[in-house]
Amino acid sequence: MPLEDTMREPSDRPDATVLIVAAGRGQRAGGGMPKQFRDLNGTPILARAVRAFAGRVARVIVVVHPDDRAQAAMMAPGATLIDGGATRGASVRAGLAHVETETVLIHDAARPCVQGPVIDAVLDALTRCPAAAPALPVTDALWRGADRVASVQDRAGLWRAQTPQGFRTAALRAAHDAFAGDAADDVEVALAAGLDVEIVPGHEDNIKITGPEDFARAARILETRDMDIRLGNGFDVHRFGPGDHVVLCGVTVPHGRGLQGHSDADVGLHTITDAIYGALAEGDIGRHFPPSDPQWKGTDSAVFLAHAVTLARGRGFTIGNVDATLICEEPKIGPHATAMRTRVGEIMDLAIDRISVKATTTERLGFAGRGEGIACLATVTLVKA
Ligand SMILES: Nc1ccn([C@@H]2O[C@H](COP(=O)(O)OP(=O)(O)OP(=O)(O)O)[C@@H](O)[C@H]2O)c(=O)n1
Ligand SMILES: C[C@](O)(CO)[C@H](O)COP(=O)(O)O
Repeated sequence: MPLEDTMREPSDRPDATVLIVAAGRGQRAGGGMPKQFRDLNGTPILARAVRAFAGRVARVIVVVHPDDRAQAAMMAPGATLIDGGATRGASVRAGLAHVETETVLIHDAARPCVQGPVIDAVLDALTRCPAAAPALPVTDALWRGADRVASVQDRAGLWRAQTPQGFRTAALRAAHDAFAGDAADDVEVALAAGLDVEIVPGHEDNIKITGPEDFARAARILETRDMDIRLGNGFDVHRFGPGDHVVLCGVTVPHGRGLQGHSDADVGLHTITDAIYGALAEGDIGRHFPPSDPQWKGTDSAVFLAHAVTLARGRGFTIGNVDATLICEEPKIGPHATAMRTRVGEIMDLAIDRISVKATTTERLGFAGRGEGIACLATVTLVKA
């Protein structure tokens, strides 16, 4: 192989189209609808297969049964839909007629757990070979027989084939034109035409959903992959002014001075609210409740926190925990900390053992140390499983 071929960057890859074959009936899987339209941990199988190629190919073509066009269009927005045929091979040929790029990947919609490294390995191999496909070596012993073992089969050199299988488009088209009969996959068609097919590493997670038991296997594979854990931090300061109390973390604390602000100036709740917005990449409290808007004057800051919590839960997150640190010399927070955790828990509908409210002084240094105001720091975790 010429050295320059081994040094090609991803940007050297020729434009590729992925042809996702989704016109099967899924008879072995059962379940009352073609398997590619069933839900897997909240996302349809076809949608997962399509998304795996985002950013890696120039165009997506989905080959569907004519009865399934409407469902497929919802699950594959932006893809070109083509009517398939009675066999997988016929569906591939129908799709191939619409491919305009130099290379094409053929992928089973029924393989929703495929990931970038397998796709990239196929695309990279196509820069040096007319065809490439992912596979895993057979590691179990192999036998022949029915209900009794008749003989053993040497496993050396045997592979378990996966998709996406990649080809130079013109070569695959010619191979299909010349092929008579029904092939299990496109590598079989390519081999019959004498094409050189490179084997690249497949992945154990890249299973094909074939029988009913495969849905649970795929769900387990995706469970940890889909987990979304977010951290958000918040920081806020309010200065002291005239008054006889402060409101901190939803609790009124008698004090010789009050905190100034457009709302009730609850620096604790503002900070926790900002931490949630931060974890959601939703800006800060001022974006959702502008201080210039008179309707928020004097508002109980519980309104702001409840808004952030609703936003987070609406996006499917649960709140893992809250850790807030109030920074001031006075008032003393310790005697009120439990009441503050209880109130924050009420507003957030969260167990008190997930809420920490603590305090520190700054050893009389800085604005907090001089008693000019109160600051707060907070961290929250959001979890979507
Ligand atoms: N006429 C067909 C048959 C199959 N496929 C697609 O080829 C892939 C692999 O095929 P398979 O797992 O055999 O799917 P089905 O044909 O749907 O399954 P069954 O044989 O159990 O009916 C699937 O994504 C399937 O939708 C296709 O596009 N057109
Ligand atoms: C193409 C394929 O996914 C390679 O493993 C497979 O051959 C297609 O499915 P089938 O179950 O063999 O019909």
